[in-house]
Amino acid sequence: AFYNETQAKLFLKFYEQPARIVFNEFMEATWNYVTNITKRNRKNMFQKEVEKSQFMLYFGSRARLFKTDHFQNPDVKRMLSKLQNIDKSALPTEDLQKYNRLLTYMETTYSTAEVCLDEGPCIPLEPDLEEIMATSRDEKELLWAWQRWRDAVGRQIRPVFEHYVQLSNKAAQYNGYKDMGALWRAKYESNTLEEDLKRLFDELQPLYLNLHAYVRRSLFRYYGPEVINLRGPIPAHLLGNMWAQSWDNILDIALPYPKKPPEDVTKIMKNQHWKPEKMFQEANIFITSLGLLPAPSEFWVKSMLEKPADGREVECHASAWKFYRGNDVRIKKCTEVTIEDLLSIFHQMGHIQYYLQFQNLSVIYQEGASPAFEEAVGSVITLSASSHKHLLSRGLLSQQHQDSEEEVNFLLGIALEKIAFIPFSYLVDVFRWKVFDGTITKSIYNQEWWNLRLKYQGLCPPVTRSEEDFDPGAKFHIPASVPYVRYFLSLVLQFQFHEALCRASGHAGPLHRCDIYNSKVAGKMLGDVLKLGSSRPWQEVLKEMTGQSNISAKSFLSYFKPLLHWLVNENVKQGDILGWLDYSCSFEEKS
Ligand SMILES: O=C(CCC(O)(O)[C@H](Cc1ccccc1)NC(=O)c1ccccc1)N[C@@H](Cc1ccccc1)C(=O)O
Ligand SMILES: [Zn+2]
Repeated sequence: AFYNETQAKLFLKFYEQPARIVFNEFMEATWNYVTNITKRNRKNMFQKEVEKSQFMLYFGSRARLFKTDHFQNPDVKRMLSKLQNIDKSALPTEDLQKYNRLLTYMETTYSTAEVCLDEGPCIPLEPDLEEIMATSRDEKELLWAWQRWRDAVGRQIRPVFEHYVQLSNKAAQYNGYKDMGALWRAKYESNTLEEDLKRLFDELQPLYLNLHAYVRRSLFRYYGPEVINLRGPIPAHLLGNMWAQSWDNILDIALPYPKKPPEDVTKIMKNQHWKPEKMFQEANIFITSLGLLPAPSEFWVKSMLEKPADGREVECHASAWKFYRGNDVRIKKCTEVTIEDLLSIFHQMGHIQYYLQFQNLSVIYQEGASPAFEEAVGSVITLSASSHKHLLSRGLLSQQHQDSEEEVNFLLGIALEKIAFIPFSYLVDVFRWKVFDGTITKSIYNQEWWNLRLKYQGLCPPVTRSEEDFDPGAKFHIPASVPYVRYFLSLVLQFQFHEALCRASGHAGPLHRCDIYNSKVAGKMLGDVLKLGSSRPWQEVLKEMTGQSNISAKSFLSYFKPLLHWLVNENVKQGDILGWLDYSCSFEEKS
């Protein structure tokens, strides 16, 4: 075993350059595959994956040999401990190759799945099925898209998923964790993670229950008593989204003051002939107005900003990429000209900004302070970008003044995106942690998924589900093995950041009217956080930015305070109960 600190420093120094080369080649091979799904590109990706894993295993296993107890330099200790976690690379080559085949099969099945009309074309999730879920108001059509997507994806993934769980846990155990859920949770460097999550969820519950009751009433008015039970859960296909994770697309049905409908920003964008590139430039303009770094020229050349028109099969789910080589950063997104996609682009550009800000750190620190910080950066900018004040200043709205009723309409729109997302973003990994720790066995995957969907979201499946189905597999992050609790924590964190940045920018008044656009002070505050990468525990980074080291729902609650009063009032007026006493969609009687 190696003991002294000097050798450890040399070891870490020696790691840097080869790591950049190995990771660059791996990322290039993976990028080539997801932007052009072919057998050859898959084979090349597998090859580069094996090389990367051998490299990680070599350094990860040697990093374990150092006894760091008496080391002076905290950085050396932190870097060595991070180097030891090598995830799936710890698997024996045979298992690793099987695992990579499973992962690629699941992710590619999701990305290439289509739903075929009885006679005629087959349609993909993006943009077609998502467009139907967002805009159709025909309950039968919504049911068709909802069910056929799950038939096409969930059912195919189920048999493979069971093997994925076993190999994931084996990899986790090789890294010293009891199961993959424990390995994922360890990324948050907190031994109170699960109780913190529960506490945050409980603090946000009143907001969700009131929104749920109000939306249920709105859907009852629109679709009638045949479809909606005012004392029961809401059928999952009516919320304007394939997974009912955000409900912003049914604002028209749930609008508090229908006589004062908000302007349709998507329509305005189309009338102004917006193109995907202009949408990315718009996000870049916002980010540079804060004094942060612009997207480099390589970004504009190498990104995939639209679904290719040449018939290539691609993975459409948006993502941001770094290539460990200077300014080579890219986004892959099948962009449609809609306000929803414009805001999603701000989210992706937040990932890019993190890359640009921490690129001079050691490779070991080139990640977010926590996975939730990664996700919160882009989303906090989105909070300003979606404000009435900002959209007005950018010519995406023309109505100058917003009266109090229009303001309630606006807040409800943000609530349909953010508050609806609370239980969904919480339950996805509650489900997966239970699958990994064996609480949820493979014979009850689907019924346990729907138990959680009922318990936390107050939703029910619009048609009978069985254990032939695998509905969680119909959501990208499950076949792609991407953890999800990061989005729940990001939901809370982005409002905490927003409040701190708004205060720094000199904003006075309600939080939902704040737009940090052009504030160099806010930009510096954010940039200083991003420059740290994962070199410091996220609790310390949060304290430097907001003055407190614990994640708190206070900002989230204060942003929506005006709306909560309105919702409570409205639900009392309608005599609506909060929650769902019944437990099914009661479709049995119907069918
Ligand atoms: O999945 C995404 C956006 C994609 C992403 O940017 O989070 C992407 C997911 C991903 C894709 C492939 C491999 C790994 C992760 N994450 C990144 O591109 C990323 C993540 C960490 C660091 C740098 C980039 N959003 C989630 C949740 C969400 C977030 C924000 C608004 C609405 C909804 C969803 O759509 O359900
Ligand atoms: Zn993200």
